[in-house]
Amino acid sequence: MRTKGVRQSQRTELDRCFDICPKSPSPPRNGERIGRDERAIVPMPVRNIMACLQCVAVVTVLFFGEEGGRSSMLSVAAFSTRPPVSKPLTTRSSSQRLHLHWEISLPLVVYNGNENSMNDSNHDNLSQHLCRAFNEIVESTEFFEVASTLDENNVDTVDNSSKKSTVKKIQSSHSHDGASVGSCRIPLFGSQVTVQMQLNLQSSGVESPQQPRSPKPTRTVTLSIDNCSDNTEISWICTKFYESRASLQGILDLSVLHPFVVAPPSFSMATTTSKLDPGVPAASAPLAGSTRTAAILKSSPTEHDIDSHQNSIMARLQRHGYVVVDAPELPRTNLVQHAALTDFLTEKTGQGDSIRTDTVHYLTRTEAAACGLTDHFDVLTSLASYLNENYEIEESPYKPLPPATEDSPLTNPERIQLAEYENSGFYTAHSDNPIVQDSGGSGLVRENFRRFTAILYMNEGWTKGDGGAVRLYLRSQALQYVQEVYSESEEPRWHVVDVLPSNGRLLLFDSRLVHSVEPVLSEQKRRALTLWIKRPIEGGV
Ligand SMILES: O=C(O)CCC(=O)C(=O)O
Ligand SMILES: [Fe+2]
Repeated sequence: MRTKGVRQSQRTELDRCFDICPKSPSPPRNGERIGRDERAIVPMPVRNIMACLQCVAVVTVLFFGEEGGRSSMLSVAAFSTRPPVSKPLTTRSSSQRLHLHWEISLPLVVYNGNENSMNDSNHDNLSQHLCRAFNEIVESTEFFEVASTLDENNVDTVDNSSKKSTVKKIQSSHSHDGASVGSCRIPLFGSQVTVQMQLNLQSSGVESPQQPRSPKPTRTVTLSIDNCSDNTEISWICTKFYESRASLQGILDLSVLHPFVVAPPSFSMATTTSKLDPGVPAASAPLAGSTRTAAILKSSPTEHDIDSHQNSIMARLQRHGYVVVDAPELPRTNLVQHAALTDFLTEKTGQGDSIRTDTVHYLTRTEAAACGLTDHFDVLTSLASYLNENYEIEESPYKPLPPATEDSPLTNPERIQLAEYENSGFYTAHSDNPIVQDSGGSGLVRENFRRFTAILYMNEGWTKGDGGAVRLYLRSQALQYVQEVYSESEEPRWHVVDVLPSNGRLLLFDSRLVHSVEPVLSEQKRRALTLWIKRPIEGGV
């Protein structure tokens, strides 16, 4: 059976960027070190978000086996403006993963015209300030996770995804006289992705009769990101730091991160709102993508970025089994809409308060429209057609399921679930499409036809302290007894990611993935709209 809309050997925009390039003909600017193996990086066109890597940041691309054990450095990849000068890297098996090292120097805010005049005790102060600010950023950014204790120059990362704990040492390029002031992990992009901030003391070069050594060493701060697999992940992390720059105010100037920050999408709503999908009936999910949803998922300022953004969203969904989309164009819910919904929330689910405590209602499009939520409904129901066209089957650690085939494209049910959790509310770990005994008792089957779960959250100003995160247990698709995720063992077996139910956030995940709603700590009610995208055509929710 041929898979519909599935491009078998598409070469991604990212692949095109990472063409192997031999040593640059011209030396690196200002004699700066570029990459760990000192080979050069050729800049991309300015329109590319990573264009200014050549100025301040360094990138090294390493290829590791998925296990990380056979870590052989095969090449340094280049962002190239020129036609590839040697064979491009077009194929990457799923057992290979790009491990990017990226670092940038962050300028210290200068006082009295000369930050060097600070004495040694100020240096300790600075280190403490940086430490505190870094922790504040990690604490306030839900996707950042405190790394295990650091020694001065190494970051220990513990991989929870397997029983065996692995410790990876990341050698800092300033290890001789730098001290880490903070480190965190970004489980969103994989258990090995780390960010480190380091305060370095550097003497001002070699002493010579013409240039006597300055009595005071220069302080520099570097931010380094390790083990990302593409430049959009790096940009995303930079964006999160940039958004938290208030924590570093007066200490570091984060404006140097600005060129790497993911710009808000700039497509024109005028050209897209008029083409809104009129809702997708279950029996006829169109194979042509919805213009609006496609625009949201692809949104980015330039053609190049549209491609890589799209790839990264679909690639993340494939690679991790889930993706979070925080596009400003996604509809948020206001108080008037919330008030209109309240009347609908009368039903319990019948699953019992020990499993879930939410109140639900399954909204039709007409009901959604009556509450001013047509946009919400249409964004969710447009996803099926986008996935039909853009989700690609790729080898993955768990058995892949085609999302759509010619015979059975992804479809939508007629209704979407509105769910409300009050303070203390929760939903224990479950799969939306669990493995069950088939009716004849002769084997194991999936309970239903849910393929992807799409959730649009509706909660303004929600923070970590409000609880109620949806907890995703990564790579749990094949788990038969979902409660096993709670079983205690010395090493946590599952790598988990918590996603906050923030207003306007879209979460899309493989319905087989085990997940839970963690207890709500807020007095504010936690609401969400959930759609189960199905394969094949199926009635009901
Ligand atoms: O609201 C959420 O974040 C998840 C809800 C859920 O898992 C469900 O209703 O099946
Ligand atoms: Fe669920």
